[in-house]
Amino acid sequence: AAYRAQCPESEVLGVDISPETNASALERGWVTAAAEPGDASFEEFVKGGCEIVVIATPIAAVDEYFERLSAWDYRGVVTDTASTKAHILAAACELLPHPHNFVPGHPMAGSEVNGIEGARADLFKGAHWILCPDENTAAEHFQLLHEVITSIGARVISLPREDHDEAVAVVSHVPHIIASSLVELASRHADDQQALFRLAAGGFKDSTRIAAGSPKLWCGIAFDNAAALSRGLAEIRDIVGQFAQALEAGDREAMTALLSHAAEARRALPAAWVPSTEKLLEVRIPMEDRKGVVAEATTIASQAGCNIQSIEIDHITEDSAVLSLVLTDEGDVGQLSAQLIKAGFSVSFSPLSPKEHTHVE
Ligand SMILES: NC(=O)C1=CN([C@@H]2O[C@H](COP(=O)(O)OP(=O)(O)OC[C@H]3O[C@@H](n4cnc5c(N)ncnc54)[C@H](O)[C@@H]3O)[C@@H](O)[C@H]2O)C=CC1
Ligand SMILES: O=C(O)C(=O)Cc1ccc(O)cc1
Repeated sequence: AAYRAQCPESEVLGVDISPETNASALERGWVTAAAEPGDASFEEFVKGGCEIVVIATPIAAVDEYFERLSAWDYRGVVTDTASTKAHILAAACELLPHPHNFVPGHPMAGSEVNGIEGARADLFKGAHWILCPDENTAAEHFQLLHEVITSIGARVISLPREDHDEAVAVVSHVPHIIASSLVELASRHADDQQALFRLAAGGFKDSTRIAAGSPKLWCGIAFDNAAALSRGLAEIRDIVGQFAQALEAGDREAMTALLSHAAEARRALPAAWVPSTEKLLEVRIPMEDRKGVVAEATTIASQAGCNIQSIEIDHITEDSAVLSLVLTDEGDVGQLSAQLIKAGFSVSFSPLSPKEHTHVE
């Protein structure tokens, strides 16, 4: 939906096991054609110059699609939206004939509403979208995905694939279990549920919206990320224990310190990720004699909090190229520069005005 809204000329084939979902997507103009997995039109589309395959099914269905792509010797870019990466990475290595063409992805946006009814063309505006390139990821593949993701209003964050599951356990999977626990607590205390829940203020609603999500999906996510989720739950038990301890000990200072620490961290979260000026900065990084420049450089930029607006690859000669990253004015450019130099890159920075950066075909 988001991509078709931005690129109405694009051709998108939607593949779903549900004929109702396919019909609905077609009717809304969110796909230009639709197929069920066994339909011949799926194979024809993939073999007929399809540039990107996005696997956005429940994780249990992923292997089946890797097997199909393998049987069809698909050589384009493959990405996914799965909430966990351990299984999908193993499956990609085992099942795809060209596993380096798989660039794991994960939009950090979604809805508690299941199925196509939860889809919205503006869902990804202002959201972060994780990509996990590695040293085998072709710069051109990353560039293409970056272009598509930024075109729908999301911001790409590069994250080493081995760090993904631990990171999302902390910011997504533990919070989901806690949201469900909050609702469970309230439910247990409600003789007449409606009466108690009517008392719930905005705070309760803000922190529990995600608990309405699909139990099937979230049970899958929990078990796919069992080790990191268990560690996160042990840690949160400890944190809740500290609050309880402060209360039992009558220690107002400890309670205030715990609350202050969280309040400061929460207030520091920007409401929206908007650059404060229109100034752009171009970073040019030579790519010779080195694999994985795009993964390394974009990961360093993400760690420094920098936002890459666009990526270009300038082919200087047949075997030398320069990676050009255009950054908005966010993040710590000093840290970015220091880290790139520490990693052995010879980088050059130059300011750009937005006008200069207007893309010319
Ligand atoms: N719900 C959310 O907010 C987010 C979900 N994700 C991830 O995205 C993926 C999809 O999740 P949702 O869109 O929420 O699920 P969903 O349940 O809303 O949609 C999944 C769709 O896949 C279809 N489907 C199921 N099995 C299939 C198969 N074998 N072949 C083709 N289609 C099949 C279903 O009919 C349905 O239309 C999951 O891996 C999930 O972890 C990622 C970020 C956010
Ligand atoms: O609904 C929301 O706000 C979410 O946070 C949705 C979500 C669900 C699963 C993910 O892996 C990522 C995001």
